[in-house]
Parts: sequence; structure tokens; C-alpha cells
Amino acid sequence: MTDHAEKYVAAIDQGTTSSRCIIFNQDGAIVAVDQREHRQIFPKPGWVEHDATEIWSKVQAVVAGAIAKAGLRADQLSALGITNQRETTVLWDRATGKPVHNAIVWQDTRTSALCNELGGSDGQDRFREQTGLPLASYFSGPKAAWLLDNVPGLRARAERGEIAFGTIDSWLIWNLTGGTDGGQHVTDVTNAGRTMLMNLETLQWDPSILSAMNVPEAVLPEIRSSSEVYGTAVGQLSGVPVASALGDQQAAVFGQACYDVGTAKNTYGTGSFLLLNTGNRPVPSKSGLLTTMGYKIGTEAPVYCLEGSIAITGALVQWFRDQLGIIRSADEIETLAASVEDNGGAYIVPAFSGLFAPYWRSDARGVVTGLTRYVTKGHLARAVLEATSWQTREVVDAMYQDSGVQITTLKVDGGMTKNNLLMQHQADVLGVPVIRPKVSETTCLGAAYAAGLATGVWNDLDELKSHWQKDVEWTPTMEASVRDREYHSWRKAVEKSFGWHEDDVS
Ligand SMILES: Nc1ncnc2c1ncn2[C@@H]1O[C@H](COP(=O)(O)OP(=O)(O)O)[C@@H](O)[C@H]1O
Ligand SMILES: O=P(O)(O)OC[C@H](O)CO
Repeated sequence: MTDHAEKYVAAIDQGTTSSRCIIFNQDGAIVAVDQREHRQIFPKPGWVEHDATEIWSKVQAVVAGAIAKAGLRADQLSALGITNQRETTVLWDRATGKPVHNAIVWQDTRTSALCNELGGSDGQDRFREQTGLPLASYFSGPKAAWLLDNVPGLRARAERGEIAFGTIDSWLIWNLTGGTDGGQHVTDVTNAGRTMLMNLETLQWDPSILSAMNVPEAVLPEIRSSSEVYGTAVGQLSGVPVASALGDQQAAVFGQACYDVGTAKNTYGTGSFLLLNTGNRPVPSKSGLLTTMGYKIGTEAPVYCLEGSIAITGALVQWFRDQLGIIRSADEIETLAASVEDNGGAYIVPAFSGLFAPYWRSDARGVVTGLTRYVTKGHLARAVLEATSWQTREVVDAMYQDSGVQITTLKVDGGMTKNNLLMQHQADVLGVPVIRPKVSETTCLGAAYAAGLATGVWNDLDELKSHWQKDVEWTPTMEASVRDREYHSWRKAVEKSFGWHEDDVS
């Protein structure tokens, strides 16, 4: 029986492939989980869309599912937190509540040419000082500009104030708090910071960038902190305060209790995202990382991070399974990889839509290199997994160059961390221990923590930190000479991926 005297917090994690709702108790332990996938829409090569209406109905379904599994009523929830896939862009009609087009997903590359044009003689660095980001198709601002220019009549309607822009957090909060009937049009600093339209110092929309990208201010939500009550839910969650919003990678920072400067986490999902807490000042990157928001609790000073975003890690395992059919389930890759001693000399660079950090090369495409007749599917399985750990090593090196912080342990989470062979290889190539916590659903946990802090379920960060418990630790065993030799080979493989997609060579 559930103890109904306890306080509960629900979190919605609206991710790239699925939405889930998790209910946590006051110890930060999971009480119930529900999850549903949504359609991936690929209208053209390089284009990726989601139906925002479908996402909203899947979110409502998982909320209902989690409440039912927990055996709770909505009025027993102290707060609701939101975390979400970042950068994915929705524009909707304020009067009807309907999206004007499918959402353009973060992985979508349709704005590459627009980004090249916007960069002009400054190239990728044009808005880096204000936003911490290189000009790349990854971010929301150019996606919004593309929609305003390509959906007939939309720009005029947007200028008249009839259209709302949002990342997925805004779309969900607006719907949760009433939609056309008084829904709150807000976002938080971590999500706003991924639009390329927010100034990292002022935490407000930057007028010079809005004008350069031709995005009217009338479409934009209000930027708020990551932990405060934005409004009260209506419908099935009637009366529950909607009290946090964080991009999913920042939520994982929060859920992993990376509250001290110099602490870092890496989340291994479709892609991987390594964030290092750099404290209350943004640290500029010269090594291909993003300077990004970590979190902002109410009126407290904001916390910034350096981020290494890797577009394809778990998605390479999916490709190996679905496109090549070499394995039937993601779990099988570990058995296959363990059937051989090493990669047999093979390396796979999964530059399927160019390479993100630390290269930001939209002209790169995937390569398999080092092939000889000796190479078997077991070696390729190893190469698939090693692509994740080597890409992470490159990001960790860039972190050191930019911040001087040498990571001494890496906290990890996400779907790929159940793969022991991969996590051991990760510890080996970094030369530091890799640690997974007992609650590995750190994304939802972070959103729940931020919502619970805003509503008095938890008092402070020290209390949250005390919940964190180690589950597994992998310690490095690889000899340094082997590591250095293999890293050299990996970097040669990466160079071979450059310059393939000639339209994108700027
Ligand atoms: N045992 C495994 N070994 C390696 N990769 C795995 C394994 N199980 C799942 N994955 C990968 O993890 C990813 C799913 O992780 P998840 O954290 O749910 O991702 P997301 O939140 O991005 O959808 C998939 O890309 C899948 O290929
Ligand atoms: O939904 P995920 O876990 O694939 O995360 C996507 C990232 O937020 C993209 O920036």
C-alpha cells in the first residue's frame, strides 16, 4: 500500500523518442513510471519532425498511467516538473491552440544553408559571444525563422501577435495550464538558452539577434527561472502547481546532484551530452564546446555549464540493429562485442548528420575504416560501442582545454549505461572511474527536485545531494600506451569523415 501521508512529486520527461512520467517520493525514490513513444517523421533526407499534438496527447496518457500505477489521486501530488528534448521548435496559433506545422526536431539539418548565410564573414562565431553557441542547424532560432518564411502567411500573423513560439517545455506548460483558456506562455533559462536568441548575461531575448534572424519578439515566451511556480494545472492534474522546467540534459545535471563547480555528468541516450558545472559565470569555449545554462533556482544566481553535445551514440546501436540487422535487440550488442578481444582494427565514426562537439562539421558523414578480411561482426560491434567512448574522450579533453578542470570521476546515466563493456571501455579511455547512481532516471529526478524545491517538498541542495547513492563504479584498467595508440587511430578515423557532404563545406 502506498503511504498517502507522504509527499509526492511528478515529473514529465518529453524526450526525442518517447515521453515518460515518473512519480517520486520524498526520498527521491521512484514510485511509478509510465512511458509512450511517438512518431518520428522524416519528410526528406536530414529532416526530422514530430507532431506536437501527438506529443501532447502522449504526455497526457503517461501522466494518467503513472498516477494510476502509483495508486494516487492528482490532489496528492505536491508539484509537477517538466523536462524535455531541447531545441525542438513548435509554433502554434494562440486562438485555436493548434500547431501551424510539425515541430522541427533538434536533429533536423534543413537550416544548415540558412546558418551559413547568417554567419557571413564571422561564420559559426557570429552569435557565440552573446549566446555561447556556434551557429548550427541544431538550435531553435533558425528553425523558427525557417517556419516563419516557409509556412504561407505565417510571418504576418506572427507580427500581429497571433502566433506563439515554444520549445517543448513551453508547449507543454501552455497546454497544462489551460491552453487557449489562459495557458501560461513561459520557458526557463535552460531551454531559452538553446534557442540562440537568449543573451547569456541578461537572461533575456537579445534584440540584436532577433533582428538578425528576423524573429518577431511577439512570438516569444517569457523567460523564467528553472524552479518556480509558473501556474496551476487544469484537467486531470487540476490544482497541481507546475513548478519546474529544465532542458533534459540540464535536468540530469540537477538529478545527478552536480551542484559543485567542477562536477560533471554524461547522459548516454540517442546522443550523449556531457555537462560540467562551471559556477555562476559563463566560461567561453575555444575548443568546440557550448557555453550553456546549468539551472537557475528562483531568484538565486544562475549556474552555467560547459557542454559537449554528441549527436549520435545510442542511435548508432539502433542503426546497427535496425538498418544492418546484425543484432535483434540493443542488449545483444554487448554479447556480440564480448565475443572478441578488441575492435580488430576497425573504427566507426557516426557522423550521420555531420559531427557536433568538438568539431561542428556539417560536411562530415559516417565512415567505417580500418577494414581487413580479419574483421568480423564482433569487431564491428566493438567499434560501434567504442565510438561512444572515444567521442566522449574528445569532449572531456576539450573541457580540460577550456576550463582547466580535469574530471576525476564521471557520473553517468541514460539507456546505454546498462552496457558494462561500454562503461568499462569508457573508464579505460578516460583513465578515471565512471559511476552510475542508484536512481539512473536522473532527468525526471532533476525536474522533480526543481519542482519540489519551489513548493517546499525539499529544503535545499544539501538535502537533495544526500539522496544521491552510488550503484556501480567502473575503474580504468587499460594500459596508457594502448589507450594512446587507439586514440590516435580514432582521431585518424574522424579526419576521414570530414568534407564528404560537399554542399556543406563552407
Ligand atoms: N544494452 C545496450 N547497449 C548499448 N546501447 C543501448 C543498450 N540499451 C539501449 N541502448 C541505447 O540507448 C538508447 C536509449 O536510451 P534512452 O536513455 O532511453 O535514450 P533517449 O532518452 O535519448 O530516448 C538507444 O539509442 C539504444 O540504442
Ligand atoms: O531526448 P534526448 O534524451 O535524445 O535529448 C535530446 C537533447 O536534449 C538534444 O539537445
